[in-house]
Amino acid sequence: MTSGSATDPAHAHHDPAPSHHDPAHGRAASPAVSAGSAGLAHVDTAIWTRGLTKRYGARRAVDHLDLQVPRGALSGFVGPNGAGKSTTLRMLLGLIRPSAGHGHVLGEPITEPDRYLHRVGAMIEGPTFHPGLSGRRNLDQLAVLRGIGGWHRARRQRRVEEVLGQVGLGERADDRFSTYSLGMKQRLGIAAALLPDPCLLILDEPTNGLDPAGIREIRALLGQLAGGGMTIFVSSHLLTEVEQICDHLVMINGGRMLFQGHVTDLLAAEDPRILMIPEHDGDARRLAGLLGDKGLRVEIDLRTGPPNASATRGRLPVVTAHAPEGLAAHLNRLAMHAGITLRSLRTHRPNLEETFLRVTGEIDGDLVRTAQAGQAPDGSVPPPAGAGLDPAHSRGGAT
Ligand SMILES: Nc1ncnc2c1ncn2[C@@H]1O[C@H](COP(=O)(O)OP(=O)(O)OP(=O)(O)O)[C@@H](O)[C@H]1O
Repeated sequence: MTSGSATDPAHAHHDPAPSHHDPAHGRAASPAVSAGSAGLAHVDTAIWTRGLTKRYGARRAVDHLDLQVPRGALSGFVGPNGAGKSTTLRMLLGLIRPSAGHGHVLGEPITEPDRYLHRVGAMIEGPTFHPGLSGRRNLDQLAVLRGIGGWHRARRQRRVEEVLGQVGLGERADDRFSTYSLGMKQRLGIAAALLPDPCLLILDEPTNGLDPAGIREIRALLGQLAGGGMTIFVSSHLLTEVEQICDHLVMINGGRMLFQGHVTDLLAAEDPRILMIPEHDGDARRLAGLLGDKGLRVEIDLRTGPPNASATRGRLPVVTAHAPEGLAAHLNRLAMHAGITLRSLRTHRPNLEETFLRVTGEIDGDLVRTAQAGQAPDGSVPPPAGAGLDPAHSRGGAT
């Protein structure tokens, strides 16, 4: 996949690096990107890069990345371990120099980070604070170091109180940092990043190592900050989190762009499916043939059944038709007319995690193969057999 912005004519002449469509550049681009923010110029974006590349020896940690994160977005930056997320964030923050390519942050070139860093808050590694000092004292010292409030002590202290309130640490602000939970430590790290009242917040895996309650806290905090108009670019490997809080997504693998755009665009492009389990195992092939004859792409997989399943060795053949939800009743009718009774029929649209796995090529596109009976690929429990059927036709269909 590639970004729609790769063809931005306004900036094409600046690009010193080959596009990642360039056949000479190696691997073919992954299939189909929908980029909801395609064609944004760097003035409309908080983060904009062209051909951004970082090489370590022969290895390309980041490989011709064309980023465009719209202003005001809560954007999730996702990719497997080693995908190049941290390296990208470090280049955006002027911590390391790109090997090739160029970019802008808040409209300023990344070659001159001094021009934008005072408007950027960042938490790149786990926050480091003095363990023996309180949260408030730690923040105050950081504020002094960063010149927050200038020479005005009261102004600086006011800002410290504001950020403590924003991250919900006001009541524990006088406790020593060493007594904080991991979630509180992360929130203090975000408070530190907020000190300069940034318009762009860059966070590298802020939920790393947190328990579900801590993750929820960070999620709520980011939602609240984004609601205030700040652009947030947050890397994460927790896709369910990203799906829940981010409106925009940048997906990379092997340093290369797989997708960027709106989460809803990515999910809408996913192939909806109808999953059917015939009452008699022997009917699975016949059902698949029947649906295949109607022009549908169909697969049969074996799914481990519940302990009391009557199916052979506890394995149930699942017939998956790549078809929209609206066809469910029709497929049920087709099965019924062929004398095939369905023990279950349900629709499924891949979630972000499945989409991510498919796009990154870690599986071949059908997570249903690995799902356990009683649990959908997204972890949800499927509806009881027969649920979702057209009542008018349910008698002879699924039971
Ligand atoms: N200083 C370095 N020297 C050599 N290789 C590096 C250096 N920094 C990163 N890399 C390599 O670059 C690639 C991308 O690493 P990076 O840390 O950016 O990935 P990531 O997506 O942030 O992964 P993770 O989620 O595991 O932190 C990896 O193969 C990594 O080993």
